[in-house]
Amino acid sequence: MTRLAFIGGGNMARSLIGGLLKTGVPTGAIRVAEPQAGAREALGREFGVAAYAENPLAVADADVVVLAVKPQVMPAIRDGLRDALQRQRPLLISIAAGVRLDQLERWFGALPIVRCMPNTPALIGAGATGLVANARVSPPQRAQAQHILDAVGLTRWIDDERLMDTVTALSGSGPAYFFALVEALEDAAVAQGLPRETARALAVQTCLGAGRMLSEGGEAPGELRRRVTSPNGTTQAALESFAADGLGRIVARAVAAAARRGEELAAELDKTA
Ligand SMILES: NC(=O)C1=CN([C@@H]2O[C@H](COP(=O)(O)OP(=O)(O)OC[C@H]3O[C@@H](n4cnc5c(N)ncnc54)[C@H](O)[C@@H]3O)[C@@H](O)[C@H]2O)C=CC1
Ligand SMILES: O=C(O)[C@@H]1CCC=N1
Repeated sequence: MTRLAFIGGGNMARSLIGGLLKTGVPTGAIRVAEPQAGAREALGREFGVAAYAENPLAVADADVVVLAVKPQVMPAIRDGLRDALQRQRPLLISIAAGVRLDQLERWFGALPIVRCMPNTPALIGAGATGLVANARVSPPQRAQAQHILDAVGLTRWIDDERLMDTVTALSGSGPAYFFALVEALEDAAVAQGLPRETARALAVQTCLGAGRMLSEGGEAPGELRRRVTSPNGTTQAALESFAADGLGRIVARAVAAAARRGEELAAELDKTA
């Protein structure tokens, strides 16, 4: 049994823990370090996992340690964790946006480290994760990291670490883009007079249906789009409006802003290191 420790028991740790438990990982295999008493209590109540106030207590005996704190919290945890990690020498997995492998090595010492970027749909087993490993990660540890993230969705190894900020901007933040689009669709339909409950139900089911066609049908997004778009019909009118407003440019700028923010997060941490 692989023993897992999570440092930080917030949104993402909960998504990963929930997904892992659904795949049959026993509750006894997971420990979480979380400073907030209310959050610790909720972790025990909802997932049945052991939660500790002190980070080193969660790390004792762990084969894999997942750093699931905000990037800005890294400076606060590194001194307290370094010795415990060096004693235990687990596989270290970081999910923090922006934080680079060389920074993690500098803070926590020479360890096998996988930097990855999952997303919140991991909670329902529909996550998407990009991973990159440092040179100390052995082939079995690489498989171990992939196994953990495979348990909560799709995984892809990324060869060039610089592209992890792109992965973050695409699939890490991506669920929020689709949620925002559903919110906007719902509001637009309500503005035209549809009851909100009906608007939300139709928008959500449309998102689900489109997502399932994309993932299950094997057809390219462009082909699926063309099949909805009758010549001179309603969809064409909407897509022409999107194009006139520069949808492609709007999305490209947003993804660039997210990737840039990832780089900035790392640079801000370099200043505090
Ligand atoms: N939310 C998302 O969709 C995604 C987030 N991430 C990354 O995951 C990481 C965590 O993000 P969230 O779960 O959204 O944040 P969160 O704020 O929900 O969770 C972080 C947890 O860390 C705890 N914490 C604070 N100080 C601590 C300390 N000194 N020691 C141990 N735990 C401490 C907090 O109490 C909190 O429960 C971030 O680095 C983020 O970049 C990655 C992929 C997706
Ligand atoms: O917004 C963030 O910084 C994190 C990383 C990806 C999703 N949430």
